Amino acid sequence: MEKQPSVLTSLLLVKSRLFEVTLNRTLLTWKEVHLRRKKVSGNISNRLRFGVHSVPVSEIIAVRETEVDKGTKAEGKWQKMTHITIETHLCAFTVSYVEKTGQHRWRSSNMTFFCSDETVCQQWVRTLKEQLSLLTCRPKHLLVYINPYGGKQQGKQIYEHKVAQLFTLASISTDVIVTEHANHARDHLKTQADLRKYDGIVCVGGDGMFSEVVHGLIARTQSDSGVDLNDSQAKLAQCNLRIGIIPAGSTDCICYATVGVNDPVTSALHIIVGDSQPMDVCSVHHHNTFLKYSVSLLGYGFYGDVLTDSEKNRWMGPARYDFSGFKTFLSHHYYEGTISFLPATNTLGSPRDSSRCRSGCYVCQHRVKDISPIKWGEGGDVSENEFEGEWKAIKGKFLAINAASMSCACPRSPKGLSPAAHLADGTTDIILVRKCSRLNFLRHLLRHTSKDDQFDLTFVEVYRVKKFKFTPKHCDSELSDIRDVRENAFGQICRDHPSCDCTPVNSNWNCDGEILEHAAIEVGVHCQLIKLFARGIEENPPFEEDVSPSAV
Ligand SMILES: CCCCCCCCCCCCC/C=C/[C@@H](O)[C@H](COP(=O)(O)O)NC(=O)CCCCCCCCCCCCCCC
Ligand SMILES: Nc1ncnc2c1ncn2[C@@H]1O[C@H](COP(=O)(O)OP(=O)(O)O)[C@@H](O)[C@H]1O
Ligand SMILES: [Ca+2]
Repeated sequence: MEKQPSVLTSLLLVKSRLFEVTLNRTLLTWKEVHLRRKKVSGNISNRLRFGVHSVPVSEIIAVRETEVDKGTKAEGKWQKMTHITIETHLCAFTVSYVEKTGQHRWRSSNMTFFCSDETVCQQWVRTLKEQLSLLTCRPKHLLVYINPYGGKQQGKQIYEHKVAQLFTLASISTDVIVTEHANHARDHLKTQADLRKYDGIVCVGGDGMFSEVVHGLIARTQSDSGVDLNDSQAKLAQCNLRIGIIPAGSTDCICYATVGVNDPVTSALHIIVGDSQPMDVCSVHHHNTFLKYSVSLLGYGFYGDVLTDSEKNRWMGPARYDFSGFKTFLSHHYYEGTISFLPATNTLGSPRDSSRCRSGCYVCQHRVKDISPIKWGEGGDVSENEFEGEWKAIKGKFLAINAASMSCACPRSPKGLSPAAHLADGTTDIILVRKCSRLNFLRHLLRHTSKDDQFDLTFVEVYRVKKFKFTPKHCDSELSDIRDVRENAFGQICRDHPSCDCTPVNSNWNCDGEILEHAAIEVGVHCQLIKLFARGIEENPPFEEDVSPSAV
């Protein structure tokens, strides 16, 4: 690699040891220098170099001058090391930078450099600050929404104790809103927030809170651009403000799948360095009425039933999903319907690939062009569309129908529902789990937690698609008739009646952790509609290659 010309080079003390410190356009490097016993001080050719550390300028958080008490050990050490006997008044500056500590986790580290000359010290601080000011991708003003009731109800504490001081250190100003009710953040973004003031939005909470922010931001962007949300064929306007997620929820799958870990400090640092990760968004319509957007999982059957049941047990916190997961597994309901979809043809990836969507993903960068205007396949079976390709339809009895627009990796399943799905390729993976025995379904579930392929089972199919629609066997009008009969017979709806063994005919869609009110839906993927303060999962974090904190 070509060596970059240095902007600054000085001999400075770090922890009472002498270092040659160099700054070029991209890297800050400090190399330990051991002086030979009898030598001419300051002569570079007489030095032996040992440990070398480097930090990309893009991962420096802040730089500041540091007070040094007169007559410190460092001063004496400086004189001893350099054999400079003139009176020295050490001054110092501290660089805060990102340290990668393994498993995708980032921490803020400080390094203090001592100089014998005040002008040198000031020159370093000034030059580093100038370099940082050139990084225009970094946010300066953020709008922060905190859900105080998400996950283990720690959102406020997590923000105050782990994140706020990092934003202050990085000179980021914030307007913080602690939400007072569900949809507070969504509605504030939709109609009230003065978005021109901000370089990004931060949500502190889980996937549900992120979903609120996504809905508010997309709605606002479309209303500013005059796009009708109810028009399922409309091309949506891209949202320019990036969204940061400080994980404080129950599943945290969006954070986990875009950063590699659900850790508040790591996420705060990705926001500070101004990372950007585009993401696909699915729009969900019922006939020509807009219902919701989804960025992670649209799940009917198993995951819909888990969510419906878990809402009653919110007090359990994240454990509610395991409890309801167990109950739903035992209930073993299947649902009938037809899923029609438009397979993704011009894409580079497939859901059975062994490669994964990682930072700088080639598949996402060479994605199929956007799909608008969306045209829905007519009828239940196969129909032709000369521009888009051929719609396929599959009718059957399903334990689960899942559409994963990204891997949906989370701490419960580190490889996710669709391990080879991509964050920003304009497609979603439909996973069909047909009616099978409890034991087989358990085998499929267990494979989410092991290395075994969860799709390599006769009752599981997976398709990468650009759009799809689902038609339940029993439509809504039919259901209201059934409901009337049951209400008359039992005085309440059957599915809420524990002693009644009638099984519900339809499930609910779990849309990123929200229950949809319709079973019949049409879904289209909008390629790279939003952007996150993230960079995708890094393939080989430097720590795992043993060169961090950038020890070269
Ligand atoms: C037997 C072990 C099976 C482990 C299977 C784990 C698969 C987990 C895949 C999770 C995909 C998550 C997709 C993300 C969804 C979130 O948007 C959404 C909202 O999140 P939020 O509350 O943070 O706002 N989260 C969810 O809908 C939660 C889904 C979690 C489902 C967990 C299911 C656990 C199943 C346990 C079955 C136990 C069977 C035991 C039989 C003896
Ligand atoms: N102040 C509030 N009071 C009650 N609910 C809220 C509040 N703020 C946000 N919510 C809602 O709480 C739900 C769950 O939030 P989330 O942060 O995703 O936590 P979890 O991961 O535990 O589900 C979201 O649907 C969101 O709309
Ligand atoms: Ca995708």
